Amino acid sequence: MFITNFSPTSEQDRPGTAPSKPELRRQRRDVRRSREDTAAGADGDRLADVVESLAPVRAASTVAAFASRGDEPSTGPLLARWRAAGRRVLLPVVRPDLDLDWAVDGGERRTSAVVDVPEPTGRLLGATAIAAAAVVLVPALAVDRRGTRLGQGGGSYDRALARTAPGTLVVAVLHPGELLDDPLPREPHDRPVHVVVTVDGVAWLSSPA
Ligand SMILES: Nc1nc2c(c(=O)[nH]1)N(C=O)[C@@H](CNc1ccc(C(=O)N[C@@H](CCC(=O)O)C(=O)O)cc1)CN2
Ligand SMILES: Nc1ncnc2c1ncn2[C@@H]1O[C@H](COP(=O)(O)OP(=O)(O)OP(=O)(O)O)[C@@H](O)[C@H]1O
Repeated sequence: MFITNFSPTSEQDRPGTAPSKPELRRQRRDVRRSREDTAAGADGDRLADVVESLAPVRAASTVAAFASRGDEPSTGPLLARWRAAGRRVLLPVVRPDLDLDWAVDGGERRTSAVVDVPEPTGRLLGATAIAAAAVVLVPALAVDRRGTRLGQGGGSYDRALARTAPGTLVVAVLHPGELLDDPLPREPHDRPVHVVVTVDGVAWLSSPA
Protein backbone atom coordinates (compact mmCIF):
# COMPACT_ATOMS: atom_id res chain seq x y z
CA MET A 1 0.00 0.00 0.00
CA PHE A 2 1.18 3.52 -0.78
CA ILE A 3 2.13 5.84 2.02
CA THR A 4 -0.08 8.90 1.67
CA ASN A 5 1.82 12.12 1.27
CA PHE A 6 0.10 14.83 3.26
CA SER A 7 2.48 17.61 2.22
CA PRO A 8 0.83 20.37 0.18
CA THR A 9 0.41 19.46 -3.48
CA SER A 10 3.18 21.02 -5.52
CA GLU A 11 1.94 23.50 -8.09
CA GLN A 12 3.56 21.31 -10.72
CA ASP A 13 0.90 18.71 -9.97
CA ARG A 14 -2.03 21.10 -10.43
CA PRO A 15 -2.71 21.63 -14.11
CA GLY A 16 -3.30 25.23 -15.08
CA THR A 17 -1.28 26.75 -12.25
CA ALA A 18 2.15 28.25 -12.75
CA PRO A 19 5.12 26.29 -11.38
CA SER A 20 6.44 27.47 -8.01
CA LYS A 21 9.84 29.10 -7.61
CA PRO A 22 11.41 25.93 -6.15
CA GLU A 23 10.05 23.90 -9.06
CA LEU A 24 11.33 26.47 -11.56
CA ARG A 25 14.76 26.42 -9.88
CA ARG A 26 14.87 22.63 -10.23
CA GLN A 27 13.97 22.90 -13.91
CA ARG A 28 16.49 25.64 -14.66
CA ARG A 29 19.29 23.83 -12.74
CA ASP A 30 18.55 20.66 -14.73
CA VAL A 31 18.82 22.61 -17.99
CA ARG A 32 22.10 24.17 -16.83
CA ARG A 33 23.53 20.79 -15.90
CA SER A 34 22.72 19.40 -19.35
CA ARG A 35 24.32 22.30 -21.25
CA GLU A 36 27.16 21.36 -23.56
CA ASP A 37 29.74 24.09 -23.27
CA THR A 38 32.25 23.32 -25.93
CA ALA A 39 33.73 26.83 -26.21
CA ALA A 40 33.54 28.14 -22.65
CA GLY A 41 36.77 30.11 -22.96
CA ALA A 42 35.68 31.99 -26.06
CA ASP A 43 32.25 32.54 -24.50
CA GLY A 44 33.77 34.45 -21.60
CA ASP A 45 35.47 36.85 -23.99
CA ARG A 46 32.31 37.30 -26.05
CA LEU A 47 30.34 37.93 -22.87
CA ALA A 48 32.91 40.54 -21.84
CA ASP A 49 32.46 42.28 -25.22
CA VAL A 50 28.67 42.29 -24.75
CA VAL A 51 28.86 43.72 -21.22
CA GLU A 52 31.30 46.42 -22.34
CA SER A 53 28.96 47.37 -25.19
CA LEU A 54 26.66 48.89 -22.52
CA ALA A 55 27.33 52.63 -22.19
CA PRO A 56 26.50 52.76 -18.45
CA VAL A 57 29.08 50.03 -17.84
CA ARG A 58 31.77 52.00 -19.66
CA ALA A 59 30.82 55.15 -17.73
CA ALA A 60 30.71 53.56 -14.23
CA SER A 61 33.61 54.24 -11.89
CA THR A 62 32.55 51.43 -9.54
CA VAL A 63 30.71 48.29 -10.66
CA ALA A 64 29.54 45.27 -8.67
CA ALA A 65 29.81 41.86 -10.32
CA PHE A 66 30.27 38.22 -9.32
CA ALA A 67 32.91 35.53 -9.81
CA SER A 68 31.18 32.77 -11.78
CA ARG A 69 31.41 29.06 -11.10
CA GLY A 70 31.42 26.27 -13.69
CA ASP A 71 27.71 26.10 -14.52
CA GLU A 72 27.30 29.88 -14.86
CA PRO A 73 28.16 32.15 -17.79
CA SER A 74 31.88 32.85 -17.40
CA THR A 75 32.65 36.27 -15.94
CA GLY A 76 36.38 35.46 -15.54
CA PRO A 77 37.62 37.17 -18.72
CA LEU A 78 35.49 40.26 -18.02
CA LEU A 79 36.84 40.56 -14.48
CA ALA A 80 40.40 40.09 -15.78
CA ARG A 81 39.91 42.93 -18.27
CA TRP A 82 38.55 45.19 -15.56
CA ARG A 83 41.47 44.43 -13.24
CA ALA A 84 43.91 45.17 -16.06
CA ALA A 85 42.11 48.47 -16.69
CA GLY A 86 42.26 49.38 -12.98
CA ARG A 87 38.49 49.56 -12.66
CA ARG A 88 37.04 49.35 -9.12
CA VAL A 89 34.99 46.12 -9.05
CA LEU A 90 33.14 44.84 -5.99
CA LEU A 91 32.49 41.10 -5.65
CA PRO A 92 30.11 39.47 -3.16
CA VAL A 93 31.19 37.57 -0.05
CA VAL A 94 28.33 35.46 1.32
CA ARG A 95 27.48 35.86 5.00
CA PRO A 96 26.19 32.90 7.04
CA ASP A 97 22.62 34.27 6.72
CA LEU A 98 23.16 34.44 2.89
CA ASP A 99 23.17 38.24 2.93
CA LEU A 100 26.03 39.72 0.91
CA ASP A 101 29.15 41.56 2.04
CA TRP A 102 31.49 43.05 -0.60
CA ALA A 103 35.22 43.22 -1.31
CA VAL A 104 37.23 44.83 -4.11
CA ASP A 105 38.38 42.29 -6.72
CA GLY A 106 42.13 41.89 -6.33
CA GLY A 107 42.18 38.79 -8.55
CA GLU A 108 42.53 36.14 -5.83
CA ARG A 109 39.70 33.70 -5.12
CA ARG A 110 38.74 31.21 -2.46
CA THR A 111 35.61 29.09 -2.16
CA SER A 112 32.94 30.60 0.08
CA ALA A 113 32.63 29.02 3.51
CA VAL A 114 28.82 29.15 3.10
CA VAL A 115 27.94 28.09 -0.47
CA ASP A 116 29.91 26.63 -3.37
CA VAL A 117 30.92 29.85 -5.16
CA PRO A 118 34.28 31.59 -5.63
CA GLU A 119 34.87 34.74 -3.61
CA PRO A 120 37.44 37.55 -3.44
CA THR A 121 39.96 37.51 -0.60
CA GLY A 122 40.17 41.27 0.03
CA ARG A 123 39.03 43.30 3.03
CA LEU A 124 35.29 43.23 3.72
CA LEU A 125 33.62 46.57 3.05
CA GLY A 126 30.20 45.85 4.56
CA ALA A 127 26.78 45.13 3.08
CA THR A 128 26.13 48.77 2.14
CA ALA A 129 29.27 49.00 -0.05
CA ILE A 130 27.06 48.05 -3.02
CA ALA A 131 25.60 51.57 -2.88
CA ALA A 132 28.81 52.82 -4.57
CA ALA A 133 28.14 50.77 -7.73
CA ALA A 134 26.49 52.47 -10.71
CA VAL A 135 26.02 49.06 -12.36
CA VAL A 136 25.42 45.70 -10.69
CA LEU A 137 25.90 42.45 -12.61
CA VAL A 138 23.79 39.75 -10.97
CA PRO A 139 23.73 35.98 -11.35
CA ALA A 140 20.37 34.38 -12.09
CA LEU A 141 18.91 31.07 -13.18
CA ALA A 142 16.39 32.87 -15.41
CA VAL A 143 14.74 36.27 -15.98
CA ASP A 144 11.36 37.05 -17.55
CA ARG A 145 10.47 39.91 -19.93
CA ARG A 146 9.31 42.10 -17.02
CA GLY A 147 12.72 41.76 -15.41
CA THR A 148 11.64 39.36 -12.68
CA ARG A 149 14.66 37.33 -11.63
CA LEU A 150 14.87 33.73 -10.49
CA GLY A 151 17.94 33.44 -8.23
CA GLN A 152 19.40 30.63 -6.17
CA GLY A 153 16.73 31.05 -3.51
CA GLY A 154 18.72 32.56 -0.67
CA GLY A 155 17.31 36.04 -1.10
CA SER A 156 20.92 37.31 -1.25
CA TYR A 157 20.36 39.69 -4.13
CA ASP A 158 16.88 40.74 -3.01
CA ARG A 159 18.54 42.13 0.09
CA ALA A 160 21.64 43.47 -1.66
CA LEU A 161 19.73 45.23 -4.45
CA ALA A 162 17.58 46.99 -1.85
CA ARG A 163 20.78 48.84 -0.83
CA THR A 164 21.73 50.15 -4.28
CA ALA A 165 21.64 53.87 -5.05
CA PRO A 166 18.68 55.23 -7.08
CA GLY A 167 19.33 54.87 -10.80
CA THR A 168 21.67 51.89 -10.42
CA LEU A 169 21.55 49.67 -13.51
CA VAL A 170 20.92 45.99 -12.72
CA VAL A 171 22.23 43.60 -15.37
CA ALA A 172 21.54 39.85 -15.21
CA VAL A 173 24.12 37.53 -16.78
CA LEU A 174 22.43 34.52 -18.38
CA HIS A 175 23.04 31.64 -20.74
CA PRO A 176 21.17 31.94 -24.05
CA GLY A 177 17.59 30.67 -23.62
CA GLU A 178 17.30 31.79 -19.98
CA LEU A 179 15.38 34.99 -20.79
CA LEU A 180 11.90 33.50 -20.53
CA ASP A 181 8.71 34.55 -22.32
CA ASP A 182 6.58 32.94 -19.58
CA PRO A 183 6.29 35.21 -16.53
CA LEU A 184 8.16 34.11 -13.41
CA PRO A 185 6.44 34.35 -10.01
CA ARG A 186 7.01 37.86 -8.64
CA GLU A 187 7.00 38.72 -4.94
CA PRO A 188 6.99 42.19 -3.34
CA HIS A 189 10.67 41.91 -2.34
CA ASP A 190 11.82 41.02 -5.88
CA ARG A 191 13.97 43.78 -7.41
CA PRO A 192 13.66 44.02 -11.20
CA VAL A 193 16.55 43.47 -13.57
CA HIS A 194 16.87 46.19 -16.24
CA VAL A 195 19.06 44.41 -18.77
CA VAL A 196 19.89 40.82 -19.65
CA VAL A 197 23.22 39.94 -21.23
CA THR A 198 24.24 36.64 -22.80
CA VAL A 199 27.08 35.77 -25.18
CA ASP A 200 24.56 36.46 -27.95
CA GLY A 201 23.84 40.06 -26.97
CA VAL A 202 21.86 42.53 -24.89
CA ALA A 203 18.12 42.68 -24.07
CA TRP A 204 16.88 45.92 -22.45
CA LEU A 205 13.77 45.25 -20.35
CA SER A 206 13.30 48.59 -18.55
CA SER A 207 15.16 51.68 -17.40
CA PRO A 208 16.40 52.19 -13.85
CA ALA A 209 14.27 54.63 -11.82
N1 LIG B 1 28.92 32.91 -8.73
C1 LIG B 1 27.96 33.24 -7.88
N2 LIG B 1 28.23 33.93 -6.79
C2 LIG B 1 27.23 34.27 -5.94
C3 LIG B 1 25.89 33.89 -6.17
C4 LIG B 1 25.61 33.15 -7.35
O1 LIG B 1 24.47 32.79 -7.67
N3 LIG B 1 26.67 32.85 -8.17
N4 LIG B 1 24.91 34.25 -5.26
C5 LIG B 1 23.54 34.35 -5.55
O2 LIG B 1 22.72 34.63 -4.74
C6 LIG B 1 25.33 34.61 -3.92
C7 LIG B 1 25.59 33.36 -3.15
N5 LIG B 1 24.37 32.66 -2.90
C8 LIG B 1 24.17 31.38 -3.32
C9 LIG B 1 23.16 30.64 -2.76
C10 LIG B 1 22.98 29.31 -3.13
C11 LIG B 1 23.81 28.73 -4.07
C12 LIG B 1 23.70 27.32 -4.45
O3 LIG B 1 24.69 26.72 -4.76
N6 LIG B 1 22.58 26.69 -4.46
C13 LIG B 1 22.56 25.27 -4.75
C14 LIG B 1 21.30 24.65 -4.32
C15 LIG B 1 21.16 24.68 -2.85
C16 LIG B 1 20.06 23.77 -2.43
O4 LIG B 1 18.92 23.96 -2.90
O5 LIG B 1 20.35 22.86 -1.68
C17 LIG B 1 22.80 24.95 -6.23
O6 LIG B 1 23.03 25.87 -7.02
O7 LIG B 1 22.78 23.79 -6.59
C18 LIG B 1 24.80 29.49 -4.64
C19 LIG B 1 24.98 30.81 -4.27
C20 LIG B 1 26.56 35.48 -3.98
N7 LIG B 1 27.58 34.93 -4.83
N1 LIG C 1 14.91 41.90 2.06
C1 LIG C 1 14.86 40.67 2.55
N2 LIG C 1 15.21 40.43 3.82
C2 LIG C 1 15.16 39.20 4.33
N3 LIG C 1 14.78 38.11 3.62
C3 LIG C 1 14.45 38.29 2.36
C4 LIG C 1 14.48 39.57 1.74
N4 LIG C 1 14.10 39.43 0.47
C5 LIG C 1 13.86 38.13 0.29
N5 LIG C 1 14.04 37.43 1.41
C6 LIG C 1 13.81 35.99 1.60
O1 LIG C 1 14.76 35.21 0.88
C7 LIG C 1 14.14 34.01 0.40
C8 LIG C 1 14.45 33.75 -1.03
O2 LIG C 1 13.97 34.79 -1.84
P1 LIG C 1 13.91 34.58 -3.41
O3 LIG C 1 13.18 33.32 -3.71
O4 LIG C 1 13.44 35.82 -4.05
O5 LIG C 1 15.49 34.34 -3.71
P2 LIG C 1 16.30 34.63 -5.00
O6 LIG C 1 16.24 36.05 -5.38
O7 LIG C 1 15.85 33.66 -6.02
O8 LIG C 1 17.77 34.24 -4.48
P3 LIG C 1 19.21 34.98 -4.59
O9 LIG C 1 18.97 36.46 -4.52
O10 LIG C 1 19.95 34.46 -3.40
O11 LIG C 1 19.83 34.57 -5.85
C9 LIG C 1 12.66 34.16 0.64
O12 LIG C 1 12.33 33.33 1.71
C10 LIG C 1 12.48 35.61 1.00
O13 LIG C 1 11.45 35.77 1.94
